[in-house]
Amino acid sequence: MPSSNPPRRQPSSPVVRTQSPAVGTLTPQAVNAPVFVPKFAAAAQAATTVPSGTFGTASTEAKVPSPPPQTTETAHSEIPTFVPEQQGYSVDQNGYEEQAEAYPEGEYAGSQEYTYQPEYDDYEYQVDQAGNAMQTMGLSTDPNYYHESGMGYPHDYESNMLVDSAYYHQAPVFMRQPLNYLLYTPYMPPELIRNPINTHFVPPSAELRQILQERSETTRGVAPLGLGLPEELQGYHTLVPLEPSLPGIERKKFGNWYSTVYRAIRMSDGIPHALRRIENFRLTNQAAFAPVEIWSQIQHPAIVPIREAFTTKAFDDNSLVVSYAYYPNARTLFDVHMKPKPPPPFPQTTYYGRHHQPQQQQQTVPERTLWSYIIQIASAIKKVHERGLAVRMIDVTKILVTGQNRVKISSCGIFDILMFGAPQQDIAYFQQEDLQKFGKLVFALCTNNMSAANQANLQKSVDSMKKFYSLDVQAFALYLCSKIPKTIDSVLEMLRPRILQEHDEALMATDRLEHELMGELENARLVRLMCKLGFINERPEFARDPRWSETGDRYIVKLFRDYVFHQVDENGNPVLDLSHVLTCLNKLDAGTDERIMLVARDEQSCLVVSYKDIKQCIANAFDDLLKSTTAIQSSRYK
Ligand SMILES: Nc1ncnc2c1ncn2[C@@H]1O[C@H](COP(=O)(O)OP(=O)(O)OP(=O)(O)O)[C@@H](O)[C@H]1O
Repeated sequence: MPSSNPPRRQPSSPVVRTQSPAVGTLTPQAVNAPVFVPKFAAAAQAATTVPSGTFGTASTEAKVPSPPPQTTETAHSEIPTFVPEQQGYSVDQNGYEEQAEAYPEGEYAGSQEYTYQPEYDDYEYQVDQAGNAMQTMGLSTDPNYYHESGMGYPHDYESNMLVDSAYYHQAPVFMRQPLNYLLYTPYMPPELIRNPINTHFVPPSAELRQILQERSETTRGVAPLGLGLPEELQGYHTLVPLEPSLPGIERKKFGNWYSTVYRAIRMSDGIPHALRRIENFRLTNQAAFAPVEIWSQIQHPAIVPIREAFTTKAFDDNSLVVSYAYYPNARTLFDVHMKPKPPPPFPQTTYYGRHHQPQQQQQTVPERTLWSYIIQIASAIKKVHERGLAVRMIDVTKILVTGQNRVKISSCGIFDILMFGAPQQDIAYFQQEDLQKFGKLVFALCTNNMSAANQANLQKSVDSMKKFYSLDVQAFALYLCSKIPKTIDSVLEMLRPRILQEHDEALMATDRLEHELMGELENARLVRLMCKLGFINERPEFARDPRWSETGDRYIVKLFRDYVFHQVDENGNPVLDLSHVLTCLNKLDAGTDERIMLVARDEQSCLVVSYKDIKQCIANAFDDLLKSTTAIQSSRYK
């Protein structure tokens, strides 16, 4: 069948510059200067172009790599290929050239014709006066591209270009390359990321994934029945206690009160929150909630943000409830580092016939981690003291470990509510107390003993600390516990040499996380594509549309869906091969020139098309749908 393709613009062949630009002619010294090339390039050159003995000689003639084969053009010129199966069509590994010859034009009479659609060539390369540089770089100067893609180029783009080229015609023009939807966007190779496996704050990739997965699972967990928890609590529902309250376990007090922490979903936003309930607390004055307002304005990475506070009788008592941000699977410093671990299941192992008794290891916080905790807590204290408040919650059971080496002070603000109206010391007193508690916390973590900083234990604690920690840690903890009047600024001064390292680690963590996030971009692309396919396939309103019938141009989408999702094996059993689906969808999203054979359900006809064609077909069908939706909806899919 004669090709109905309209005459097509040929992409201009790359311009080979054999001369340097007019400006900046080479001096004789420059000409004779040796050329230093990266190792891999030298190796490649040696293998191909550079004869032995010519290493280091500069050439004034630029070597331009030969342009890649114009596969796009070839693919398009052969698109109208309907191959009846009876003709013995077979796909060979070398492509489709022979196959096209084996079925000369005219033989396909009776088959549907797949017409070439000129709009497939959205991003052709053009040359303009200022465009040599762009064109050799393979950049598009098509203003439509920029307008349509909404990349923020002004509408008078062309006139700007003229102005630019008039004034800056010598300067290179860098423009945005049309996004070609490559299969995967190449990003930083692991060898260029310092320690891609494990950074101070971010665990290795696989572990990170696992951790996030577990957090998600925890967030969705529900409490066992029969706990007698209220179904609804002042706008929160689905309460789950975060600590076991088993009979026989002694309950600890929060100040003078018993308290329990629950996870609950906030109705208004569906977000899980951590609710700390103070049991049997009768609050009489609404003004007691005033500190919550101030605390809710404090934003710091080492402080659990407070949301709101209220009282309730839903637990059959008078309870005060304070709502905080929830961190799934967070554990207290005590639980992570100090809680006695159960003995290993097989304490005795046999090596080569000898019994081996594993040594009981002292659970100590590594010094690097300890400094990290210290710096984060000190920074949080600084933030709070600056606001004229005191933390009052510096305790191993109230500081949460929310991620690798990340801590957050929880339960802030509660004491301000509980103590409202009671005769109290001034805030400077409590700020001094914060620093002393901070010192006690360091002692407790270093010695695994909650009362290590008590006067009676202090000398013993210092001795035990010496075994595992540097003198700096010891001096720091002793300074905090001393009676010398101090401020958080003087404490930070002691930490100054270590803060830089912490800062660098934090930036490294951001780089790592960005790197991890980059990998997830691909998922978003595929989900979007699947949504598009879902929107357009099997729509009742298309049922009578001739374009979706076997003679219509949209038929291709139907067949492609079958090709991706409805494959069967030789016995007719469904093939549920996820990698096949992902490969196909990635190629579709990339719009590659690779061609596939789509077979009709009755196996009476088949169609050879490239992913690029299918992509365009889907885009057109989706655009048709969009036209009939509201403008707001449409903008979401642009
Ligand atoms: N904001 C929060 N997000 C996630 N979990 C939290 C949050 N606040 C507390 N938790 C968890 O709730 C549990 C109970 O907290 P609580 O402060 O009562 O600790 P605790 O170890 O039981 O202390 P205490 O011994 O004083 O009762 C802890 O396991 C803690 O990890």
